[in-house]
Amino acid sequence: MSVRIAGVSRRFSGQAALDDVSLEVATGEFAALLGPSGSGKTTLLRVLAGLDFPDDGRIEIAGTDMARVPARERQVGVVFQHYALFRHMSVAENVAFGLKVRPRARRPDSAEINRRVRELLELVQIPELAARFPDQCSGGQRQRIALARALAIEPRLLLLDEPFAALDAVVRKEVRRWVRGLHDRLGITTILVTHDQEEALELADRVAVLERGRLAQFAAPATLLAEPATAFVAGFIGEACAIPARILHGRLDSPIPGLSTPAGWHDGAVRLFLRPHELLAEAGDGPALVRMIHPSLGAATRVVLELDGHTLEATVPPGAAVPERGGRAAIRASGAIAFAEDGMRARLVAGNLPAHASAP
Ligand SMILES: Nc1ncnc2c1ncn2[C@@H]1O[C@H](COP(=O)(O)OP(=O)(O)OP(=O)(O)O)[C@@H](O)[C@H]1O
Repeated sequence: MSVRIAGVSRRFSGQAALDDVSLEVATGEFAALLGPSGSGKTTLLRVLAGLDFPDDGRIEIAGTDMARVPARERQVGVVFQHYALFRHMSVAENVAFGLKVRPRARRPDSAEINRRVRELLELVQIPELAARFPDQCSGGQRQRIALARALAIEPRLLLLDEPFAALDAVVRKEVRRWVRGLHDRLGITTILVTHDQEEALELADRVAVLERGRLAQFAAPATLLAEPATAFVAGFIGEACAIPARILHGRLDSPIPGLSTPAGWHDGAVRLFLRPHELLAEAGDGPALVRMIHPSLGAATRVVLELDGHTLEATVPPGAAVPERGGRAAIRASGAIAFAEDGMRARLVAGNLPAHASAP
């Protein structure tokens, strides 16, 4: 079932939590809403669920305007960060809840509800927990119970609000992969809210990046990484470090050597965004001070550098001399994304070849 968000704004005390947000999620798609704290992710999810209403704009689910459709009639399953399970109800009763509170005409009989609960607990692989209470279950198990409960109403749309946040790192990875697998099997359109970019990039078909209530970009993970639409996205996604530079007399003047000049750019300030693998460091008499060395199992070592007051993450390529902590390092860039003040963007490559420039 498709979701269309068209020009949606939501203000609290005159402040925009959502500012003219438009995006469409296709039937069966797994989308993520990603952004820093306060960027409007939860507000957008609540508006979709019918727990809040936009001041402007329109929400359509499966082509129907939701303006007058209350939450319980939207057929939307929601899982929140803290599961919101009923502590005084058994696991089976929790899962049955959404079916039991249906209006009489649409409520299945109790044998059918029991059958569905068993089926759902099988689906989320915890049939043995039916008689337990939530307090007797682990975090990962409670997460599965919350999902089973959300799925019980046969949602056409599944909304997940930081559902993995309360789990420890190892369980979180396992449960989120399992959720993606479940999505692929059931094919339910899913929207996940997260502030964890690794989670969003790993799980979602497309990621909507929100910045202070505005949609910065909605694209596939690979596109966000390769072609960030704005300097905010470039800095937010993919561990990039930002460093100021300029175009002077038609040439790139950068504290980090090795980069091409973007073709056709006017003189003026630019910002360079470099990912750790694009900044290469080596022990030597260079401009950077080595602040930290990450222990590494692979061939390349990661180091944290300080350059002109900026903190940068760099890679020591295999075979190069690893600098010492507190020592100096020589640096060069093998690639970067540049943004000019007028929004022009270019991917810079190593060397002095002119790079392809593009409008934002
Ligand atoms: N009920 C409310 N009353 C007043 N302000 C609100 C309300 N709900 C949200 N806000 C404000 O709207 C903005 C967006 O909040 P929202 O919870 O959507 O952000 P978020 O991206 O989900 O953040 P987080 O990652 O911290 O949960 C914030 O500035 C928040 O303070």
